[in-house]
Amino acid sequence: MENNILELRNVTKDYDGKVVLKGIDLNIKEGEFITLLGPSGCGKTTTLRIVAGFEKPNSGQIMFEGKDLLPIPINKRQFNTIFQSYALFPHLNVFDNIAFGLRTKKTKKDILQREVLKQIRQVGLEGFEDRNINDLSGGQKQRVAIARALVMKPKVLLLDEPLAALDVQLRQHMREELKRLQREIGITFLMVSHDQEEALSISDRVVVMNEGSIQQIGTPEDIYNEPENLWVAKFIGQSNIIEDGIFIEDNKVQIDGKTFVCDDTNFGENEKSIDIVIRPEDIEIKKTNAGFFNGTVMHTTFKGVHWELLVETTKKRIWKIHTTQAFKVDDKVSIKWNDEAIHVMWKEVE
Ligand SMILES: Nc1ncnc2c1ncn2[C@@H]1O[C@H](COP(=O)(O)OP(=O)(O)OP(=O)(O)O)[C@@H](O)[C@H]1O
Repeated sequence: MENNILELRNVTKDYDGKVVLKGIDLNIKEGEFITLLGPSGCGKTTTLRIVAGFEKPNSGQIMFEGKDLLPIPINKRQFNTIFQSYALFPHLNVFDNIAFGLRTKKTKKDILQREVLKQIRQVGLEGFEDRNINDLSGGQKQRVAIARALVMKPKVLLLDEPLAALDVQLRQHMREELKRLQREIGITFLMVSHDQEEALSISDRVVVMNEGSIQQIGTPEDIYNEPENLWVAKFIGQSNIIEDGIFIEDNKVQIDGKTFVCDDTNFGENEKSIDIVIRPEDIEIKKTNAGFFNGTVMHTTFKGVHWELLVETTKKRIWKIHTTQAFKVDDKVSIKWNDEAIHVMWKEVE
């Protein structure tokens, strides 16, 4: 995964004067599974469609294997796209759907037969060759769509919310399948998703987008553990955001009059223009007086694997905490965290 297969440089797009991409810079490595993640309307599908060739950017450059991609027509780009709706041909059976692209390329019959059957095996659809598309489950249709794209041996597979039409359980299963397939065949996957759990569990790197701009690019762990700004911290997972903390000096912050050690540096001295983020699962609950702040449990919600508590401490600060221990409303507790649980970031300028 060394070479960049795709490079987007300052790509912009507007529709009728409305700016939807504000200058996207993104390098995608060969063999990487990368996901564009963001809320509805942030421009992720537009980015994918520009790479695919369905849309033209207003300005910017895209390089594919070091060469200018934009003059190359869609059918000459070595990409295939899987759409949310799969866009399968309802009048063709499974085999003929998968064979369609090879037939249009006038592939020899024996090669076509071999390649289609290989893909059918790869996605686990043996025995379904003659099945009508309308007689398949959602997950099976999804597999046909993947096989139909992979049989063309694309260098990059573009996936637009490929799992969104599936129910929750099947989606989780297909997520693992997709990841396995990508590892096995080793081609570059560029996916669009608005589902953070999906993006974080499947991708090598995640590109977090908001309002036409990239907010952060990183591994799922980076994005989750080291959000670069408050927007990312709020969008990914859940957070306690301390807006009135002070960055005293390198590795020292103050919250509600107490000083805490942290990993962060380079935010100046006695700086108040910062926010401190602490994730709910990074807070431990201790007996009264055994933690940093004493408090009272105000609210509990059972979330299946953990409990979510709201604990009020001194100065009426409310903390959201995830714990596997059960507590009752009005329980007296104390809260604590490790140094690395503290994440400092600059306040966003309006
Ligand atoms: N063909 C078009 N004409 C005009 N506006 C468009 C067109 N396509 C997209 N847009 C607008 O561009 C913005 C970005 O759309 P885009 O589909 O890229 O967002 P998205 O992040 O993929 O959202 P979603 O998850 O809802 O698909 C939206 O405000 C959308 O309304």
